[in-house]
Amino acid sequence: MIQRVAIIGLGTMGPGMAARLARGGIDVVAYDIAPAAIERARTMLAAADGVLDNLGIEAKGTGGSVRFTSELEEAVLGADLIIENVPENEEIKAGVYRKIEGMISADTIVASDTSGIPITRLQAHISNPGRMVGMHWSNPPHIIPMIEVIGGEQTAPETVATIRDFIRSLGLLPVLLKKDVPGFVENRVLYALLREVVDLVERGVIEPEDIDTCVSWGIGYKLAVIGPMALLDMAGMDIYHSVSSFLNEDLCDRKDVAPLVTKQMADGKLGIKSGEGVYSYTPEKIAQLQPERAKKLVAIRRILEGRE
Ligand SMILES: NC(=O)C1=CN([C@@H]2O[C@H](COP(=O)(O)OP(=O)(O)OC[C@H]3O[C@@H](n4cnc5c(N)ncnc54)[C@H](O)[C@@H]3O)[C@@H](O)[C@H]2O)C=CC1
Ligand SMILES: Cc1ncc(C(=O)O)c(C(=O)O)c1O
Repeated sequence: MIQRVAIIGLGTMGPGMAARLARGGIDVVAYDIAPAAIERARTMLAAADGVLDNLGIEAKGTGGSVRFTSELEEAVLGADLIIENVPENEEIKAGVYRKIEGMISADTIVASDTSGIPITRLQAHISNPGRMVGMHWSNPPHIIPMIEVIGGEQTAPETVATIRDFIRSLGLLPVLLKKDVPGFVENRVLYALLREVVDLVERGVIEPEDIDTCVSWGIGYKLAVIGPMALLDMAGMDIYHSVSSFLNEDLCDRKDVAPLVTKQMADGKLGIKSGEGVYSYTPEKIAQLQPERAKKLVAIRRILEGRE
């Protein structure tokens, strides 16, 4: 049984995960290498807790807890599950696995929240690779209920089953992958869409604001209710066959990163985190945007779950 979880890395994803796990009755110990990240995480945890209240997710049993620490060993000691949540860089992740190796027992499950580095590659950096599994949350992790579960070539089937059951026990939705493909499934689908929208903007077909309206109020809104495979049935296989027979060859299939994105990176325009990306963000706008988005996601989720 998983009762104690260590989260390593408290950037964008860690605090929301900690809040959701604690709400599920789990005792979380949260660690980051950067003291500033730990301080920021305290505020983010409080905000995520408020959102969970709005979602109506009650604490399970006597409720769990979140404790912060700046000592890695204190975080992982006695943990039943470790969730590695450090930047998307194989070397940084491998460094964490090497460090914790001597601090944990051979059967402690080590999960990675990687966005898409194959688990088969990551588990090459850990002894007893059978205990390593992909546990890919979606951002914001305290609101999005779906979590992908990915076994690598050497992951023991019991490890995958334990994580799937653990996710279910929290009232969340595990989605099991049958193969360990780069990007897993959620990001393969998302990145196919992002490649196309960036290309359309780059080719001058449409303005960013207009493509956001088109996708959010067209396919985005619809897909929240009707999944893509069910949508094929709704549209009709004959329609899909006709359209894809002339459209597929015209869709963007570039293998490199689009110049628009490379230039934004070179100019330091990273999005909300740097104040400018596709759009511009003042601190006031950011302070308004985040709770506003959380409120809308909560309202939509409650409706989709049939609770409103
Ligand atoms: N940002 C997103 O939308 C999503 C990200 N992910 C994945 O989750 C992981 C974390 O992503 P973010 O939270 O966005 O990253 P982030 O860059 O916001 O945060 C990473 C945190 O890890 C800390 N860190 C760096 N090296 C460390 C080490 N050796 N030990 C402990 N802490 C260390 C940093 O100080 C930072 O606070 C990545 O693998 C990412 O691909 C998964 C789902 C969504
Ligand atoms: C742009 C982007 N990239 C990766 C992820 C992820 O799931 O890892 C997300 C996300 O929203 O979760 C994302 O938006």
